Amino acid sequence: MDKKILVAYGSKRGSTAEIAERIGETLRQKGLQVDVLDAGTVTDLTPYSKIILGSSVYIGLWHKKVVHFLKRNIEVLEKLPVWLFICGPTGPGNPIEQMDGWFYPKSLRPVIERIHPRDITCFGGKLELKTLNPFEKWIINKVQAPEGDFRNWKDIVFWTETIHREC
Ligand SMILES: Cc1cc2nc3c(=O)[nH]c(=O)nc-3n(C[C@H](O)[C@H](O)[C@H](O)COP(=O)(O)O)c2cc1C
Repeated sequence: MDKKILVAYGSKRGSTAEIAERIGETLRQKGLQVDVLDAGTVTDLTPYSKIILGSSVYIGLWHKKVVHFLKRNIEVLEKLPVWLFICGPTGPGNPIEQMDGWFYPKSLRPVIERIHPRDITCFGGKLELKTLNPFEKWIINKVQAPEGDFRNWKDIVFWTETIHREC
């Protein structure tokens, strides 16, 4: 029997986790065995043959659970097919264009180059001012990021289907 696919995520307020769940559900509907887990809870990668890893972005940084996951598993990850996604920009339009080609902070470059992901993409994020602390509200006010849910589920399913075609 084929090994499972792992969809692991780092999410502060749940919107990246919901994307991970949707990716997992899409792959399960196609008959694949998938675990969707918080990156901080994954201790053993031996059950998995493919890894999809997603991070929220706050102030230009990836979620620390994802960064730790990448660093502690690098030797396994460089031998497996890995797909990466980030969830962040809010506002209308193409999130990849909004990020102007930015996918990860410079500090992660050596790790990501070693892992050599099959693909890395960016999905729009979700911002609810009432859930933010005063410092976060101040930042959001300063950068004038629009409030709302800018996750495009069609794009998320489409990206997942491109992964499925490689499975
Ligand atoms: C204080 C703050 C800083 C943020 N900084 C960024 C950023 O640098 N780049 C970005 O694309 N999105 C940024 N975002 C948007 C979040 O990435 C977005 O809300 C995302 O959906 C959060 O994911 P989560 O719900 O999984 O935590 C920021 C949001 C907040 C509240």
